[in-house]
Amino acid sequence: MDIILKYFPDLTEKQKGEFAQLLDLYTLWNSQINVISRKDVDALYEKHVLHSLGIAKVYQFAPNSKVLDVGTGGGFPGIPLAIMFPEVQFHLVDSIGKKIKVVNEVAEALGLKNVTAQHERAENVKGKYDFIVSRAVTRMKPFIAWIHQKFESRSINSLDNGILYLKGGDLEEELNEAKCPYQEHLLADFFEEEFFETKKVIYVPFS
Ligand SMILES: C[S@@+](CC[C@H](N)C(=O)[O-])C[C@H]1O[C@@H](n2cnc3c(N)ncnc32)[C@H](O)[C@@H]1O
Repeated sequence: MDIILKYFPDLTEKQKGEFAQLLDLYTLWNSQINVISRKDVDALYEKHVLHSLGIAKVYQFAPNSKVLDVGTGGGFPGIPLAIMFPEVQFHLVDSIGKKIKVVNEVAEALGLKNVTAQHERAENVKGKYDFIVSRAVTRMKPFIAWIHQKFESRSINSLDNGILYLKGGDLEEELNEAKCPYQEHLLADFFEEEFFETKKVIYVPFS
C-alpha cells in the first residue's frame, strides 16, 4: 500500500481506504478463484495495482467519460482505475465468468458505484466508450479488430478517444503488424522499481 502513496500522495481518505482493502479482498478471492498468480499476491500493490495505475500517470480521464476494460481478469486495470477516477464509468468484461464473479465481489465490497462487469467476449460487447483499457490480453492487431466499433464518435471535452494498453518488452513488430498510429509511454519514467523497467502504456488514438 505504501508504494501507492509514494506515487499518488494526493489520494483522498476514501481512496486510501479502498486501496488498503484490496489486499484482503484479493487474498480471499484469489484463494478460491485464481485471478493472479499465487506468488504475486504478496506483490499485489506493485505488480497489479501500481501497474494498472500507470495508465493514470499517462492519461487523466475526464469526469463522466466511459471506459471499457477488455479482458479484465480479476479487475486489472479496471478496479484500481475506478478507485482513482470515481467520476468515470468503468465497464469490465472478461470471457471467463468466474473472474467476473471476483470483479463483482470486489467492486461490491468496496462500494464502487462506477463499476459494472460483464461475462462476455470482447467481440460481442455492445455499447460505445471513450476509452478502452487493457493489460495482457492479446496482440494489438486482433485487439483492434475486436474493439474498433466501440468508440464514441464524439470526443469528451475535446480529448481524443483511444486505447490505453499496458504492455511490456519490445513491441515494434507487434505494433507494425497492427499498422496503427501510437504513442509509447515508459512506466520507468514514473516508477523507479525494477519491475517497471520494460513496462509501457501504448496509447492508440481513435479521434
Ligand atoms: C492474462 S489474463 C489478464 C487479465 C487482467 N487483464 C490482468 O492483467 O490481470 C487475460 C484475460 O483476457 C481474457 N480474455 C481473453 N480473450 C478474451 C476475449 N475475447 N474477450 C474477453 N476476455 C478475453 C481471459 O479470460 C483472461 O482473463
